[in-house]
Amino acid sequence: MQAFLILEDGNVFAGTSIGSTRDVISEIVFNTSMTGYLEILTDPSYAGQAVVMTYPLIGNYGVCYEDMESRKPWVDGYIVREIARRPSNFRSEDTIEYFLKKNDIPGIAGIDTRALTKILREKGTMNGMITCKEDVDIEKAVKELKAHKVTGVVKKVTCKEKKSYLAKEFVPTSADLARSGLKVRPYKTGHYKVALLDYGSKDNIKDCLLKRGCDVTVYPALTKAEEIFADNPDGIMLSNGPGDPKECVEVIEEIKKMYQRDVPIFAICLGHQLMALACGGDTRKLKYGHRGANHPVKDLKTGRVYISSQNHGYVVEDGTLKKEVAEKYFINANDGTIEGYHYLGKNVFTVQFHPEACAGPQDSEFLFDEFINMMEVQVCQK
Ligand SMILES: NC(=O)CC[C@H](N)C(=O)O
Repeated sequence: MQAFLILEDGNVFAGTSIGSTRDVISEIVFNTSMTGYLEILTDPSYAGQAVVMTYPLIGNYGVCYEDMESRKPWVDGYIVREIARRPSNFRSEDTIEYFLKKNDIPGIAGIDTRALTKILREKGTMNGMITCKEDVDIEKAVKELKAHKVTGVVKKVTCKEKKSYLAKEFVPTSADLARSGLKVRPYKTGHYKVALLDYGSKDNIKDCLLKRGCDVTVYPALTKAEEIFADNPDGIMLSNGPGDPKECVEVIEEIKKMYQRDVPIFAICLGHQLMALACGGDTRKLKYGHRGANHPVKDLKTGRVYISSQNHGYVVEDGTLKKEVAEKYFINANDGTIEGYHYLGKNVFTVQFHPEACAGPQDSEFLFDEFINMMEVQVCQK
């Protein structure tokens, strides 16, 4: 069946429908990862967005369910050049096309994703509609697209109840073993208790802590700081998540209270942006975001560059956090934007990129060890 992608600027791409045939309006973003399509589809940070994959062939190693980064796919839509009809991989359980259909996600294949990405790079991220209808009134659709706004996505993706996971019960999947193998740290199991705030957390954040011997309790995004402190955690993790950070007003208020206490905090992506907002900083939207698995980030203390996995449309605006509050930890080596902060006089550090990878390189997974060292020092000082 034919499908169309109509962009806010009036451009129309014709292709073939994959997945659900229902209409969808969404923000259109592109991801340059060459692999890891299932991790991308199931990353809750994509809620409210339809993803264009720039790599031309998607689905060639099938769907390996243990690679999912959350319980279901969250993208609004999926846009590819070519979808592999017959995957080849001993771990594969389904095709991507079947996975999209089963989860009611509309998609479009067979379009020139290079031309589409060029438009998004030149004009910036914009809204689009995926539809199978041939008789759509383009002018009317463009008006609707211009008015569309992504809202309320953190509330949509966060867990409904708190849930605890014990390090001693952690069973690595074959993917975990392939990823980390012998690198799993020999920490005493259950040594530290970490509170993980789920703003749309990828599973590998929890797993990176569990496999390092931390017990992890995952809390819904709107949990009050007092409730978390009542459980007496040794450290707090603020997760990644979808949408505009400035929309998370109630969450920011709770983070302010967490920051006041002496508990070590490590924050990733949305968590990093929310911590900056809680401490008086500001965020802004990037023209077309950073989404891919090879973004270079530079550690400003050592000068060392790590290749990181990224997925964000917003950044903390340089110079908005006071010098006495936070010091830049990482910057993006491509465009110089902020990629991390150390908060001065606090056991708090945050990163804009994804040290948990999945998909992408594990260069920066050591940051979880840095967080554990912080908890170790804090516990020894008590
Ligand atoms: N992966 C994330 O946490 C993304 C953070 C935020 N929603 C952004 O797009 O910038």
